[in-house]
Amino acid sequence: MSKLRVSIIGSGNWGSAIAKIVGKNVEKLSQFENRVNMYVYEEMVNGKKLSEIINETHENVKYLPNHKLPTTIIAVPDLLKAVEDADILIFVIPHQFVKNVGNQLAGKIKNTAIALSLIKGFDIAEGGGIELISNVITKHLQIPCSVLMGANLANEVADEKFCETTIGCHNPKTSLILKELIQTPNFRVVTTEDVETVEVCGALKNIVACGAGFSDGLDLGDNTKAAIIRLGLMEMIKFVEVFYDKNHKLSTFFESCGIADLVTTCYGGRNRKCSEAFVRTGRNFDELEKEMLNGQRLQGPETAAEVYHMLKCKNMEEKFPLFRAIHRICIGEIKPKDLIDCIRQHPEHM
Ligand SMILES: NC(=O)c1ccc[n+]([C@@H]2O[C@H](COP(=O)([O-])OP(=O)(O)OC[C@H]3O[C@@H](n4cnc5c(N)ncnc54)[C@H](O)[C@@H]3O)[C@@H](O)[C@H]2O)c1
Ligand SMILES: O=P(O)(O)OC[C@H](O)CO
Repeated sequence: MSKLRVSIIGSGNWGSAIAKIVGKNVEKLSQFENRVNMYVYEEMVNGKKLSEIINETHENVKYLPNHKLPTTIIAVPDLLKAVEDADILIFVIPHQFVKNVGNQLAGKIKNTAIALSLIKGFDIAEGGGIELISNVITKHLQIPCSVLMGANLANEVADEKFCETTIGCHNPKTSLILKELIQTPNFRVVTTEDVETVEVCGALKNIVACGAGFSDGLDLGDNTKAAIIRLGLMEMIKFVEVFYDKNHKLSTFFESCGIADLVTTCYGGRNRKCSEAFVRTGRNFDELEKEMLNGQRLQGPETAAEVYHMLKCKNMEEKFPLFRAIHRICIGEIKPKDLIDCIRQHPEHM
């Protein structure tokens, strides 16, 4: 049987951390080719192309400094070359860029290939509303797309600290291949067929992380932050119940993609950090993202806006007061200090 060729599309903080894992696993596992192309959105770093730096030093000095990538990982700045003959495509770019990448790849991928999305966020659907990123990938590439979401701060994963993750996949055979490719002794994979719930959790938790950051910026303490996390979880569950798979499993929210990701993101994530700074400095998210993240991207405020507009169109905003308040704070419509008044009469308390 011929070996499976893996390509990684994306080389940011998470893209590089997952490349470290995948690059090491393909060295050991005979079913995969011993070379993994990693698409790098080209940029100059200290006067040199980032892709060249990665290939010479085996380090992504901008997005994952101080970690050596295995020599099986090859940085490729040409998207189409990066995915040539790929059997497994791992998508790990910020959600803002998915449609553009999908358009470039349409018609260029083997019809037997499979995709795995590590992207946390939604896309805007034609005619308004939101669309799952996995659907966008499937629509453009005409191949099935599984998802991987979990409590996975990239720097900690790259440090090989123990954590878990969740793969959502409809096909048990594919699930096994993906698990083999991704799992390590310190990165433990649980698989489930409840795919939509896994993906929606990954997107919505970024909104809640903004709420946690606002709470930190207001010095509201641990109890309030815990209440925001809990109400966030309840709104996530309701969101899936109302808009997605009626056969979803409540137990999926207790996997790494659910409660665990909420906890880690509300304590250690970039959305939390920038949202705290938003309150303390009074500056807007665009400025804070540029200043604090060195090219990394925030998902929370944009996802909050997309979800809010969808809820408003469906006349459902009152059922999701936390999501609504977070969006309104992000765009400056209400003050951060109004957050608590917005959730005091939460449907969960009625
Ligand atoms: N960083 C984490 O800890 C983490 C963990 C789990 C999941 N995620 C998710 O992974 C996804 C990717 O995040 P990340 O942390 O790897 O990225 P990042 O925020 O670290 O980096 C931004 C990336 O976007 C690239 N980029 C900039 N402009 C682009 C364009 N026009 N087209 C394509 N790419 C462009 C940059 O080169 C860079 O690689 C996100 O959905 C994020 O939510 C991140
Ligand atoms: O840094 P954040 O807020 O984008 O969160 C990172 C990961 O999604 C945590 O699992």
